Amino acid sequence: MLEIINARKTFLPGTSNEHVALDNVNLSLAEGEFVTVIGSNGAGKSTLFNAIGGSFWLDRGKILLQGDNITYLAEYKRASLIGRLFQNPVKGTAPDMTIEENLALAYNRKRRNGLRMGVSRQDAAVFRERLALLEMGLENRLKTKVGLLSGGQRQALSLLMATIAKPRLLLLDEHTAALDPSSSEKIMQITGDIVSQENITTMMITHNIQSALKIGSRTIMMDSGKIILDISGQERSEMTVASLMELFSRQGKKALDNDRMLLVNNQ
Ligand SMILES: Nc1ncnc2c1ncn2[C@@H]1O[C@H](COP(=O)(O)OP(=O)(O)OP(=O)(O)O)[C@@H](O)[C@H]1O
Repeated sequence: MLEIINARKTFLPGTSNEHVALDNVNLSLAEGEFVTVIGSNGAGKSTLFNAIGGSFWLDRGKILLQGDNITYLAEYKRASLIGRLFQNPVKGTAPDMTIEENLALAYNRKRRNGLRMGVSRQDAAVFRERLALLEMGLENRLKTKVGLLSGGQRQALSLLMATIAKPRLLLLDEHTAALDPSSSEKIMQITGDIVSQENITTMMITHNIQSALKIGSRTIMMDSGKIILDISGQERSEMTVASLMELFSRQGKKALDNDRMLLVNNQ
């Protein structure tokens, strides 16, 4: 359903700071697949997401989403096909609008009456039902301004907004990294629940190797703009953090130079 073919992206070409951030990347995802993405700092993980999300165009290569060639589709048009979450919970929500207004914006994105004002009773009932699944009491706070919510609550709401009008693809870019450990665990659990209930094809960047191997069905590892490891099935279920790190140093011919990743695994 997602096909990335020979994708290449060079930043600052022709300068002394020229950097190949995506180096002939090929990736094929099946419908409903949940892929975790790991790799050291500067490996090209966010660049891959930015390429899929349309923050820039590739120098070379193609991106197909459910058979549609989106390689040169404008970013705002891709936004209605691709749900995206970032590390900062503030990014996905409008603080001066209420919970129900935020959800209405996301819910109506795909409908013809896109920017209709106000929230119908019918929609509010849907929102209440979805919010209840988060088990954060937000279903009773539809009129609360989002700016008043905690980081974890806000990220849970962002997740709901990104998935409520079922996207073709969900991109999660370290979406729990800025949260405290218990909120992070909660958001990770909600992510797994929503993704499997709605069968949403998902890619998730994480620096936590343990959760990378636990959540989802496949793990890819990037290094220097390339995918250097792609594991699923039995190979993945038998993989430990230690063996993955060893594989990384063998594949990348260097030790894992990622402080955050090491920190997470020392916990
Ligand atoms: N807009 C840009 N202009 C110039 N260089 C960039 C730009 N975006 C990314 N890069 C460079 O491309 C490389 C890959 O960056 P990217 O953000 O994709 O890494 P990452 O794997 O997401 O790393 P991290 O885990 O640290 O977030 C880095 O060397 C980065 O400095």
